[in-house]
Amino acid sequence: MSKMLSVENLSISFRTDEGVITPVKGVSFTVEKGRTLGLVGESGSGKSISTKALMQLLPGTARLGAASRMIYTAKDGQQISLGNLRHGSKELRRIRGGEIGMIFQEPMASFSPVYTIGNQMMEAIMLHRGLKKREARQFAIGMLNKVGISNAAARVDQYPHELSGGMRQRAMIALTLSAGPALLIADEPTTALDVTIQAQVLDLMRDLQRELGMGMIFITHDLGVIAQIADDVAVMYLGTIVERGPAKEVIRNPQHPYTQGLLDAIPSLDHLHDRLKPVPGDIPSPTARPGGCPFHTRCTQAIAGTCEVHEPPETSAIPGCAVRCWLHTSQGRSAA
Ligand SMILES: Nc1ncnc2c1ncn2[C@@H]1O[C@H](COP(=O)(O)OP(=O)(O)OP(=O)(O)O)[C@@H](O)[C@H]1O
Repeated sequence: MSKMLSVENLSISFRTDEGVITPVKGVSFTVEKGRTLGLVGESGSGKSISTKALMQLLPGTARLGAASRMIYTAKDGQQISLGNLRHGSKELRRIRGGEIGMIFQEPMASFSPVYTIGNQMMEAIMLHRGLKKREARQFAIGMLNKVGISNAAARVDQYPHELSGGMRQRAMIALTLSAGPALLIADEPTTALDVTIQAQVLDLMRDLQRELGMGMIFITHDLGVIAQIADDVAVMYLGTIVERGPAKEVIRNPQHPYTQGLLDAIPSLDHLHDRLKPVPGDIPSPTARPGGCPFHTRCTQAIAGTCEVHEPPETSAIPGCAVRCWLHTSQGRSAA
């Protein structure tokens, strides 16, 4: 396996009226070529801003910590430090779309309402694939076909608002893939869709990712979705990765009480009518980040005198997996 993205020690702070907050603190993860990393956690855990940082899409009030490193290996093998790219530079424009594509929950965030779908796709195709207008149009139609849009030759001349929600999401996937990215970031792309369409779009994304050999970061709050689409998973809580490893292993044998809570929140097929058991309590605000382990305020297994005082180190008991929890250290076990 070859590493296409390596994020090390990423911290993100914002200047706000209440002072400086740091909603992402020391996050590290890698994405392998041809594999999908699922980034999972409740709303506010810092999933979106961690990936927006890669594309320099954070607002001007944001600052990256001095030790943050985001190294991307481009298609030609060149290693690019994403944090050093200048705003408005030619290189950043090339990276956005042509190397790293992004799909959002709301397709209208990517589409302009005033141009046809075809025009927008053709622009990306001409810029990133160097095709002429006529070829670009054919390519766009082929891409719409690929994502399962029927009658693509007519749809290509429609405006985004003329498509249904599920169709628009497929068209956005086609638009993003038109630029030929090697790495795709999908930020809750199916959350706004109804359940049947959600499953179809997930299947489509998994098939396209495999067929095109792309790396993918898939952001979701739902571990059930991770089980369907991800090879690897990183579980985020209040700006920190609390557990990571191969998705199958983490789901089969979760080590962190937060991951266990997220898994308990998924209704099993045999018990679809049971009440969901969400992780009790609310995620604290980054302005009031608890000391020690950030999860200790909601953890039913917290060790008094340890978890609220000291931040746990990352340890690994299962090959390829890592967890940040005092329960998995000899020090924590003897204090329990
Ligand atoms: N522009 C901003 N200014 C100040 N703080 C911000 C800004 N954007 C995000 N944050 C802070 O970062 C936290 C994490 O935001 P982020 O959007 O990454 O969460 P998330 O895990 O993706 O949640 P969701 O699933 O709701 O998108 C927010 O709760 C907020 O405190």
